[in-house]
Amino acid sequence: MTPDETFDLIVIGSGPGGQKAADQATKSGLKVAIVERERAVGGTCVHLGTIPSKTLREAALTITTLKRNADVFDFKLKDDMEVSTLMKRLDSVLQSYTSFISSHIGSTGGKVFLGRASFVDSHTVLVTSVKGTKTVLRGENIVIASGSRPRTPPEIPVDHEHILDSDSILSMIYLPRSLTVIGAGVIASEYASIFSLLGVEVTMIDRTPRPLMFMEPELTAKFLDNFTRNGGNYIGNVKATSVEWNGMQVRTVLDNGQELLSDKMLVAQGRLANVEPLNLGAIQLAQGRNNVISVDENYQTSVPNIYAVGDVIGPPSLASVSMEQGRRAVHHILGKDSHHAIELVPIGIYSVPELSSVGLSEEQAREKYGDHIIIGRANFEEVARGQIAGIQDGMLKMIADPQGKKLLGVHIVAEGATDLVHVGEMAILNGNDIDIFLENILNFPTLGEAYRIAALDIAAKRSKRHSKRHQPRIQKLIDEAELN
Ligand SMILES: Cc1cc2nc3c(=O)[nH]c(=O)nc-3n(C[C@H](O)[C@H](O)[C@H](O)COP(=O)(O)OP(=O)(O)OC[C@H]3O[C@@H](n4cnc5c(N)ncnc54)[C@H](O)[C@@H]3O)c2cc1C
Ligand SMILES: NC(=O)c1ccc[n+]([C@@H]2O[C@H](COP(=O)([O-])OP(=O)(O)OC[C@H]3O[C@@H](n4cnc5c(N)ncnc54)[C@H](O)[C@@H]3O)[C@@H](O)[C@H]2O)c1
Repeated sequence: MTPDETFDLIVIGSGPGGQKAADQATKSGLKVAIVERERAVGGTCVHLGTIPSKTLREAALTITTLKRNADVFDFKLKDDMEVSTLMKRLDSVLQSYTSFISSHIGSTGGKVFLGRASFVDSHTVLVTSVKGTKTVLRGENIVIASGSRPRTPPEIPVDHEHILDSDSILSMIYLPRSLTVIGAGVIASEYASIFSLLGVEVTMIDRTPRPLMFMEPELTAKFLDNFTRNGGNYIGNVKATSVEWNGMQVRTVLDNGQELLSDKMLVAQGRLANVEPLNLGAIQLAQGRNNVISVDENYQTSVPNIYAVGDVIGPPSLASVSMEQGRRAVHHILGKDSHHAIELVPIGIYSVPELSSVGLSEEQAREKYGDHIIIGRANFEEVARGQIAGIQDGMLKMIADPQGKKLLGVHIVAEGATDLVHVGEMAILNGNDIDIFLENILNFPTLGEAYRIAALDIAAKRSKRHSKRHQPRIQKLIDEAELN
């Protein structure tokens, strides 16, 4: 096939992975084409995932603050609340985000082709627009960043009207009175807690005993307490045996015989890589479990001039990680060293309250360092800023090695956790001792003070364990904390 245009790099998909790959390449002087099958650039992150869900979350939190201060504001939520009213800010957020991305791509010299990409051979991509127009592009190198979509289990008849997935949940016109959420992973827990905060009667079910199984149990226990306090209900260790819209409600039968009736259902049982339309058979690209594209540490596929990044290569399936993978793939194409492997990936879950983790979990730390690791905790009731902000049940858990020195992991549950975790991330990356939080000044009042309190807890435990007094300044802090 004769190409219509030739590029140094073709990027398939304009989500976080594709954008950053294109950005890095144009900055380095490459001629870049970006192919996107939707009407606008941005990907799942902007249109169906991160940005919309966080916008609804922000609205839910604002409403909660107003409700809590109802005597001041004389506030009551409307009975037939339209979801679009709650999402009012979304249009403007999306518009400014999308136009920023488009103008950025344009200003850096990238050329956007709207249409579906499929491989003809390892250097040739056919782009088919919605109207059927075909354009043939040739690329020296190609980055696949085609993302993922919700997995629809065959036994659940997702109709996007009553039984919805994360792509369609925000197209509901009215807030339902009740919602069954199938799955208790990241998407499920975020939406379940947001909707229950908005007054929807939410039941979340999963085959696992607790939600968010990969997070610290202490964090998820606090998440569950909060969810239940807001009226949510969690049923663990179950599977749905049948789901149907009975004309009035969604009827779910569980394998323990329980029957659930709700106005709507959200199905969030994982995601699948977007690979089918790419015609990968034409280039014999190696694929792994669940069809994800297999790559090496440089994001290079089994075909040397083709790279893949983001959700299409499988977990952790995060916007944050996809962006970094996009940059690194292009670095490799350019023959630049990426300096070091991605060592640490923070996890931020925007449920209510937020959960965030970085580094080793308690279980992983015990496996690696034995049972004598030292754990420090700070409850946000002890933190002045936590009290001021009315943060209930917040906690920061810090894990140190058996000497009580090396910081191994930080786990936080509280509003603001997803930002706060970065302090711990930097300390771990720099190989800092936990004493760094004791020997330096932190702003007051801030939630960051929780680091100091947890570090103090570790310092006190290690001084007991080693029956040894610390250097005077730290010992004074420990003694003062114990007196309190
Ligand atoms: C509800 C929800 C909330 C989330 N919240 C967060 C969060 O808070 N933080 C976080 O880090 N991550 C979050 N994520 C995950 C995050 O959205 C993804 O990890 C990220 O979008 C993946 O980026 P990507 O570039 O790999 O793919 P995507 O963003 O999925 O973009 C892929 C793009 O490729 C296009 N495409 C696919 N096939 C073709 C083709 N053949 N031709 C042309 N174009 C094609 C698609 O239309 C799409 O625009 C969330 C996801 C969801 C669903
Ligand atoms: N804040 C964030 O970073 C964020 C937010 C949303 C999504 N994401 C990304 O999107 C990806 C997908 O999220 P997700 O929530 O769809 O997937 P997930 O893998 O996090 O959760 C899927 C859940 O479904 C459950 N499940 C699967 N089959 C089941 C069955 N038959 N019966 C009952 N339960 C069943 C699993 O036990 C699991 O708890 C995640 O990997 C995540 O990285 C990230």
